[in-house]
Amino acid sequence: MLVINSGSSSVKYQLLDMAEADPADGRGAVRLASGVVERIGEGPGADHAEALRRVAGELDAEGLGPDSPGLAAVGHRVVHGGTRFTEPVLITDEVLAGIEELVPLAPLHNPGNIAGITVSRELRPGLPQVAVFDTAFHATIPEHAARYALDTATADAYGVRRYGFHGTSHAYVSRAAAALLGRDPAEVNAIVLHLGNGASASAVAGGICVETSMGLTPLEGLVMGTRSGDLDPAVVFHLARVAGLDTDAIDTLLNKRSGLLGLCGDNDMREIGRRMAEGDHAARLAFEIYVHRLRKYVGAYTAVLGRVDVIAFTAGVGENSAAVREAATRGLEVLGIEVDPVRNALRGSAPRLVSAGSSRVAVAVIPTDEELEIARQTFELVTGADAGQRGGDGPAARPAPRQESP
Ligand SMILES: Nc1ncnc2c1ncn2[C@@H]1O[C@H](COP(=O)(O)OP(=O)(O)O)[C@@H](O)[C@H]1O
Ligand SMILES: CC(=O)OP(=O)(O)O
Ligand SMILES: [Mg+2]
Repeated sequence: MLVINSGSSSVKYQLLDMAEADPADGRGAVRLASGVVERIGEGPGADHAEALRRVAGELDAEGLGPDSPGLAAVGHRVVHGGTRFTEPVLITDEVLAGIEELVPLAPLHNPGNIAGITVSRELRPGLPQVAVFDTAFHATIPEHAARYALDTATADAYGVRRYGFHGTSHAYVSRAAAALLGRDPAEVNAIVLHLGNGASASAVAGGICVETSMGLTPLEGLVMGTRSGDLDPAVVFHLARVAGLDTDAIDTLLNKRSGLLGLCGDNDMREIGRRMAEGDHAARLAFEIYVHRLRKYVGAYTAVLGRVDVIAFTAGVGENSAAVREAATRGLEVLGIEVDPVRNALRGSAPRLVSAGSSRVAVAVIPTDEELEIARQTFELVTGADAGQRGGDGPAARPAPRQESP
């Protein structure tokens, strides 16, 4: 399986041998090649299509080109699937048109995903290409959490609701966190904090997602590298009426010039850490705003879940920043959350616990692997790996229909 993950600012790829992989969690897959093209959009000519051609060139150079035997399918991360795509699908012209229709809901992401698919179909025309959607894992969020308190007719006419994103990561990490505890995912309640350039939180009850912080688009929720996360919606009217900004200017401001970057001029947590060590006030304040938002979500999702077994930190910041993990859980002893400073400071690339022995809630670092999860789901679709358990029209893990609130 070749997996293409076109993020907002990077293209990651992996070539995985799934022959010996566990169909339930992908364990046993062998990574044959991987790579990343970063900082897309920052320089001239550095767009997604160019990045994809570079990836294809690297694979060809390693003898893993289009004619290499055994390459069975390409799995693509697609960020927005709307209400139409709630499970992986084989990409046809019609599916691609459906993904295009969702561009207005994910303008920073779906165009890159589409570029990846288009170039990949061009370069690997004989191969099945599969789309795996960020929104899919969140399709189980109950109606009372997915709906905004908007006029229902307007919301329904324009598809305005919470979709949620990074679902592949939330699915993989919540399952891996249960495995780290040595428990069945069906028995574990988890809060997953995916903190990359984009960042989102989810509440997962017994393996089923029940709440998440991103909404109609990947702008809502946590403070991110360049995105504001939660705001009073009236900020938008205020900027339009008083500052005279038009819709596109406000969109760019909130998505690309806000978050950590807008607060202190840097969106990379490593640089913010360096500046804080030098006593930089703007960097310190940006950090405190970032972790304050995280603490609010941990508290809120504790209330949503009732019982929390594990809080899992993942993605670039969550996996690497001990300072963020410490500060995001600071003062939460009342919720049974205690991080052990020594364990938290240890570096590593394997899933690990960072909570104190006395902590009622386990706190874990779980390296995410969106590519492995995409490969697993792609493999399942193209081989019908679990065909025996299927109802005939979808994978066994298909989410339950959205529930009405009680
Ligand atoms: N050692 C580190 N310490 C703190 N933050 C880090 C470290 N390494 C990476 N990061 C953060 O991770 C972010 C990227 O996360 P990643 O999950 O790769 O993002 P994305 O997939 O959304 O592009 C960077 O912006 C950086 O702030
Ligand atoms: C959905 C989203 O925010 O993705 P990324 O973190 O790759 O920008
Ligand atoms: Mg990411």
